[in-house]
Amino acid sequence: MKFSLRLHEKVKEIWEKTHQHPFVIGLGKGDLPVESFIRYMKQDYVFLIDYSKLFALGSVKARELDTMAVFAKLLHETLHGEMELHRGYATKFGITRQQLEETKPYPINLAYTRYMLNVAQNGTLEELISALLPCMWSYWEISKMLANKYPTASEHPLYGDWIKTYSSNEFGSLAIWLIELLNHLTEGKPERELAILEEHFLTTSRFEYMFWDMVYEGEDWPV
Ligand SMILES: Cc1ncc(CN)c(N)n1
Repeated sequence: MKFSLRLHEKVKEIWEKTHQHPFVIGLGKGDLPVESFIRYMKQDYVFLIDYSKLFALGSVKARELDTMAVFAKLLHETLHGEMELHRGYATKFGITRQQLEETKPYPINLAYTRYMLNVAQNGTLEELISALLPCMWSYWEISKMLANKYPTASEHPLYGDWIKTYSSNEFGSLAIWLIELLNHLTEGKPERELAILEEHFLTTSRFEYMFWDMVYEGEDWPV
């Protein structure tokens, strides 16, 4: 069995629960309160600043030039494509770029990025990919699910761009590239190494769910 199938099987229930999360459903139905979306967009912007560094570290750890180049592309796409989506939303809401960048991460946001950066800095390339893969893969699945379940969701004046960006073939092809790279790198690896990768994938899938909850509930620092 391909390793990515094993990973998907492991987190199936968490991802299904994520698909039912009221924030996610609100994006699809178009009735998510705007304040929740603004909170998400600001938290996600600072998340993406740290997240993009994972791709830079992927380039450093890559063993092939072609792999280095795709990590560089992922870094570029995150900084100039995905984050531009957020900057566009911020402009609509009258939030300046400086205000966006100065957003203080909520505890779960901070814990999530610190976990991934720690793995990326101290672990192998396979560990780095396993830790960041739920971000790309789950967003692609969520947005495709929403586009199928709510056929007019992509046309929503506010949330349509979010759904179109993450369900696009361009975004999907980068997720597939990462999945295939991990499948290739894990061929023939011993079980004790695969178990570590599976644990990273499980942990960041849990963080993904908690991130939706965090922005829905507004879980800021308690003191
Ligand atoms: C929290 C989170 N996870 C994943 C993604 C998709 N790159 C994102 N923008 N934000």
